Amino acid sequence: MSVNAVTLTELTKSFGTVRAVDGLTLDIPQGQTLALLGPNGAGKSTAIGMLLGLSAPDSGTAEVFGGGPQAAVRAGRVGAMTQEGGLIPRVTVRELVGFVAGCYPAPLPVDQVLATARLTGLAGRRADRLSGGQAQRVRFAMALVGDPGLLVLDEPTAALDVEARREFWEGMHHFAARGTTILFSTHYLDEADDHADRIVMISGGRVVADGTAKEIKRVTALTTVSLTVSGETAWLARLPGVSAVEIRGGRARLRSTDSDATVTALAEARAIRDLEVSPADLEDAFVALTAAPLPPTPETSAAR
Ligand SMILES: Nc1ncnc2c1ncn2[C@@H]1O[C@H](COP(=O)(O)OP(=O)(O)OP(=O)(O)O)[C@@H](O)[C@H]1O
Repeated sequence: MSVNAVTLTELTKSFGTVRAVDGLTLDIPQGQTLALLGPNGAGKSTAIGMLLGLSAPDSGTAEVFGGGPQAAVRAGRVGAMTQEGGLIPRVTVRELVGFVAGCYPAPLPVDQVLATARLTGLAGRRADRLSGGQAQRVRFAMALVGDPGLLVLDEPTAALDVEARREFWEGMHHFAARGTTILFSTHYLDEADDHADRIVMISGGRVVADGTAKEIKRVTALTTVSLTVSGETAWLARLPGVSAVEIRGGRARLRSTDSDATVTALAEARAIRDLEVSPADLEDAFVALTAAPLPPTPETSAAR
């Protein structure tokens, strides 16, 4: 069996009193595309910094291809796109990518990389005069030109509009077809769902769920029951099976772990209007896995 691309074991790091990463254990086999999904401050960038050897853990270990991260980076086996870093001024896109290629022992042909990153038409443009989405594709090209075995992308589409995100992922898919291991972090649930083989959700520096999008939805076994409502709505949170309620524009969306019981109770209350029952999307699963429990209702707190 081949060695894992990444092995994180009980990785922990604090900043003052903030425990940014808290006992994170994760294996990524070679060839997998994994999305690290989590809200702001979940610890994604801190974990990525340790796996790239940019910062040291307080305890635990990070291994890349069975050795230290810095050795793997020095050997040109890791390509990374972090959240920081401008592009060098006064050089063209082709010169910049070519310069980075020269730093690696066995780089990919620059023209091939420009095509993969959808940059062929921009090759002669100054790298410091590009739009946000174009500049992000240049960073992507710089990360992959060394032909890394592991590509690490920290929120690659943050601040990009829908079209720029689409173009970015097009390039990513083209590259992923080579069988490279890819780890990307994102806040966007749809990106994780669309582009990863496996999703690891983290919150508070810990893994809260790990699986395919389908598995995660099955584990949380949630259904969304929505209906038109008017008047007082607090009672909806007390219906059987309901774990969360959202009211928007006269519609209530109830997340339910037992939609049969929820719908039966709604029928008994003669409250069914424009009822829709649908499987939960990944966003619902994520909220259920990471959110604090609902505050107790008067009935449940009286029963305690
Ligand atoms: N250099 C630092 N000094 C102090 N606190 C830090 C530092 N870096 C991160 N933190 C804190 O550690 C926690 C985790 O931050 P981190 O940037 O790893 O999260 P993240 O999941 O990448 O968030 P985002 O999605 O917002 O980028 C946060 O509470 C953050 O404020």
